[in-house]
Amino acid sequence: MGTDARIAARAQGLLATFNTAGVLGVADVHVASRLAATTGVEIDPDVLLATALTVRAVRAGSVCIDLARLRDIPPDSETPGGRDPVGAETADLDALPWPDPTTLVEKVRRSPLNGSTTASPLQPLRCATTDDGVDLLYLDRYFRQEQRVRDVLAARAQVAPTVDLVTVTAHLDELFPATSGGDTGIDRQRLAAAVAATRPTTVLAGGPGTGKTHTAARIIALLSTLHGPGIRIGLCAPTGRAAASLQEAVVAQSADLDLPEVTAVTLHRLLGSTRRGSGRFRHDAGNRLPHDVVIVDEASMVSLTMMFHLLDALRPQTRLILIGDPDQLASVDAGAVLADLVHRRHDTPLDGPLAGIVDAVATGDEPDTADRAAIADGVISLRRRRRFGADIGRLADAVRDGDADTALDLLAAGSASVTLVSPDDLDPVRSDVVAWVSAMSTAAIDGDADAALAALASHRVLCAHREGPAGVAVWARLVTAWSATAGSAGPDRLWYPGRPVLLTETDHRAQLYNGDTGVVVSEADRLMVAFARGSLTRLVHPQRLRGVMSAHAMTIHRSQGSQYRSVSVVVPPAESALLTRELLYTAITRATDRVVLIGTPDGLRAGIERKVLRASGLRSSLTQT
Ligand SMILES: Nc1ncnc2c1ncn2[C@@H]1O[C@H](COP(=O)(O)OP(=O)(O)OP(=O)(O)O)[C@@H](O)[C@H]1O
Repeated sequence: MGTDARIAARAQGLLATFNTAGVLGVADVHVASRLAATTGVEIDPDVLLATALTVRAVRAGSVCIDLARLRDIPPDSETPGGRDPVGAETADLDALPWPDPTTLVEKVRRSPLNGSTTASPLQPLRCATTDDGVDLLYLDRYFRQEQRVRDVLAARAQVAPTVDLVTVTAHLDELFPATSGGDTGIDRQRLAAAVAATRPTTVLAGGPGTGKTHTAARIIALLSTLHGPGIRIGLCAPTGRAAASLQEAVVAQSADLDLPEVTAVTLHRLLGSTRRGSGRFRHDAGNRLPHDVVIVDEASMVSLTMMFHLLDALRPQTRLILIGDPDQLASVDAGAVLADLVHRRHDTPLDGPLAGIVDAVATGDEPDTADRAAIADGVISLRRRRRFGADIGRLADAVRDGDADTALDLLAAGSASVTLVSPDDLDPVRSDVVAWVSAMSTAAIDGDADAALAALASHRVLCAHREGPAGVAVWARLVTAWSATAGSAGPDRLWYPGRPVLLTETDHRAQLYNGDTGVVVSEADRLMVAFARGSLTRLVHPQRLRGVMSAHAMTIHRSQGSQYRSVSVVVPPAESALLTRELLYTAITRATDRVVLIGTPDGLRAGIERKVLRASGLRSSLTQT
């Protein structure tokens, strides 16, 4: 056997043991060893292991580690974010020599690596304790970023915009007429706009189809009216594709609402990224963004580092509005700031004009005390789903709440819109998928691009992994083989009418984005690729596309931000660390009409009960220790 690239050649002691067991990757071992070497003194092996686990945790999406929960850090061999398990080589984790948490906390605090008291580049770790007694260990860089995010948000909260209650209420009445909010309860969309008018920072949370974009457009209208002509609005999203759909959604509403002209860009562009990957931006604390309002859509995908850069570049008087679904899969990079802001402890009293607006719409039990406190902190959650059927909504809620019993009962109840299919009996999935491919194919051969795009949007096969038996590669082959047997145009050529494609690179100039999907159609005597752009159809020659793959199956990560009529979701094996509540919730909420989950009750239960670990200190206050 050759050298295994996953084994660090020079690792010794605990690092070697945890690396061989698949818990630590080579990079974790190297970074920890290098940091230890810079001190010039011997580092306790347990502290060295905790350092490597902190590096590992950051790569898995956490900002820090909880020293009492080292075992919950996903092993390197199963990294969330797309890499696939090497499975067999992951040893029995319980058999490993994990350090005792209490002694470890003491050792880490006293270690020469801990810079909590005298920070220096030679002390790259920071220990901190939350006010409820959880001991956290950070790499200095992430500690500083988190601290800055906390400080900027706290400072912003001190300076509320001045608004006149009567004026705001009059505009709210116009933008949110009495019938708009929902059949029951208070109009949370109206409250969201009231929060945006009266708080320096607003977090607008809600699942798919709860009206976040509808509300965002009205917030733009309200703030534009309050500010008057010349308002500078920065509209952005973490990815090019999300920015493009935000732009389309806002343009679609602009005629009704008389919105000012705005162009949505990526967050990187808004900040003025200097060179790709350099991590530097033209706008920062020394050269702040000029906007009066900055709106970030799909903010659940914004990492701690990007949120740090954004907050650093904001003028104190700029209103910030973060919009997203905190229950979906978070950013690939470390941090889940949106979820932290939604779920952190809220203890600000509700007062000023916002209290007046809330009181005016309050009913007997809404908003409750916790909700009022969240609203006072600028956090408002939309709850009424306007897009999908009741059973999909119930299943999504059960998964989000970690209630596996209810989810499994719903799936067993014979609903037409939510079903669990055994991997050993794929007939129902096969007929859905064949119908989907055949509809794309027929329309594409006829040269009917609109119909081909409608067919494309009618279904998706979603997987957690790219490789492996439950992965995209295997399922894409299965889908094409089923379709070929059923007589749909076969994939004997790369480009053929009816081929669904997924872009894997962004081309800003051509306005084509990583994650866009389209379908190949016949057009006169040539083939073109059709993409939906809002209500319009765009045709692009295949040669103009960079980075294309077939979309017969795609990852759940890539499907974020899109919705389809029905989805077939390949649930990964129970032991896959990618199988989490957030993954299942994201997959289920992609469908408006029907969800077919392919898996076993046990696998599903394992996923629903496993929450992504995204350790951070943002949800409470911290003391360095
Ligand atoms: N108050 C309302 N009255 C009437 N229609 C509404 C209202 N709010 C939202 N809608 C409609 O409900 C649908 C979903 O709204 P919207 O697209 O704003 O949701 P979203 O939360 O942004 O969804 P996603 O996260 O999927 O982008 C849209 O068709 C929108 O026009």
